Amino acid sequence: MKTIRVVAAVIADDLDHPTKILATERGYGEFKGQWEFPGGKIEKGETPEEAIRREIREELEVEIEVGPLLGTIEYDYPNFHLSMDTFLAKVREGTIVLKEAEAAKWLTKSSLDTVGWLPADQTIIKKIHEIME
Ligand SMILES: Nc1nc2c([nH]c(=O)n2[C@H]2C[C@H](O)[C@@H](COP(=O)(O)OP(=O)(O)OP(=O)(O)O)O2)c(=O)[nH]1
Repeated sequence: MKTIRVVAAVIADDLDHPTKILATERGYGEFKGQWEFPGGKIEKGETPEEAIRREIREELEVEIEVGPLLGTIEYDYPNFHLSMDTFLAKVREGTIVLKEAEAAKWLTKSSLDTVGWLPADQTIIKKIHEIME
């Protein structure tokens, strides 16, 4: 099975004391209507950090400060294996504009489970729950 290398950002209000994080709703394709962390595929020659900065610039029109790696999700979809580096991040410059997402929500620790996450993301939600205040 082919492996797709993806990066995603868990954009929080604060890197040391996160109380809310940003979730976005897919506006197109086979996962339309499901919720995820903004990001996308790593391109040739890019480091994961470079890829996540570029993806967030493209999708949300902001510059981010990239924080710690929360984990690398490994998940088997029917047609491919997903390997996704998930970074905690914070907006450093700019105002969020949804260039691709259908919608976005800031979720708190207690509302983390109120959106329909993509199947692969379930595994990291528990970890995010642990680090949120
Ligand atoms: N961005 C993102 N992708 C995720 C998450 N969870 C998850 O299973 N995925 C999957 C869905 C897609 O198959 C893949 C990401 O690919 P993508 O289509 O967003 O990548 P891209 O922006 O480079 O898009 P494209 O140019 O190929 O359309 O990872 C997540 O939380 N965020």
